[in-house]
Amino acid sequence: MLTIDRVTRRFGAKAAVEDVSLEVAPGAFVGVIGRSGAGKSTLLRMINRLQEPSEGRILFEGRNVTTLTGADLRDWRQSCAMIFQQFNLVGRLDVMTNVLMGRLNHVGTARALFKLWSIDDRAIALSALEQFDIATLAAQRAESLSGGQQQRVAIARALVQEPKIILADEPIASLDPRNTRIVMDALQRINKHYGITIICNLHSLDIARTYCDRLVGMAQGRIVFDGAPEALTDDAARDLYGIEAGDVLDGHTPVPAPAAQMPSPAFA
Ligand SMILES: Nc1ncnc2c1ncn2[C@@H]1O[C@H](COP(=O)(O)OP(=O)(O)OP(=O)(O)O)[C@@H](O)[C@H]1O
Repeated sequence: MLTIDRVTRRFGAKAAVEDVSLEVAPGAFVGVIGRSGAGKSTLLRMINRLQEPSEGRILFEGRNVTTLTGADLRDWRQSCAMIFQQFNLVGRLDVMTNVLMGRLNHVGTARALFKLWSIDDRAIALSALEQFDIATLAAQRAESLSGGQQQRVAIARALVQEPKIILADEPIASLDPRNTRIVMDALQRINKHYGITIICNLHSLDIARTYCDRLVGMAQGRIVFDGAPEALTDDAARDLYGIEAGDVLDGHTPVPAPAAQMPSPAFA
């Protein structure tokens, strides 16, 4: 269980996140929604300590992760992998090496520096790439891939970390509708297949409703909705998105149903 306990983050006088409390059960797929500036990224970044809370605590399985330092903090960051809007791959390195970076904590920096990846690590990385249909790209430079392919590499890298939680910060914001679906399907598959908890910031309400089993709505740093997607009425969504409601509610393109197939059990 991940517990966010009365967490506030201020930047100067302004609270980006204010007195937020949240419990996330193992295996949940939570969509954090809300208009731009609502505090979604700050909330996610505090969970893996890319931002420090000004007040409050974050606990995972009863352990306070807000006070971790050194090796303990590295271990925590390994257990909660982060996926970013801009993929954060090393563009000039090949896809395989980018995915192997997710094994860093398992193999140690010295071995990684000299590219002394074990056969097992390589097999795990290749299996992750296979799951997302990009194994044939393993030898290509990451920067030569399309946005959707790069995000799948980033998801593969997150998966080989063997995390308990994946924090995805607007993972589809720079993708076209087809790649949006491919990337969300990939996240859904690892959630269902491995039981990895996913907390995903999403601007698109349609996508959030389609893929998440729980929605957390934020406005001005506070949680203003927390429930099943079906419980979020269009009126409540209008309140949540304010002047951006037209973008997410009117004239939207319906999202196709997620792909149902499960991945091959190659990665264990
Ligand atoms: N490092 C920072 N320094 C100063 N203000 C910040 C910083 N990071 C975030 N903020 C402010 O905190 C508020 C919440 O930002 P945050 O990025 O968390 O919102 P968001 O809901 O993720 O928005 P978006 O969808 O546009 O990324 C905004 O007003 C933002 O300007």
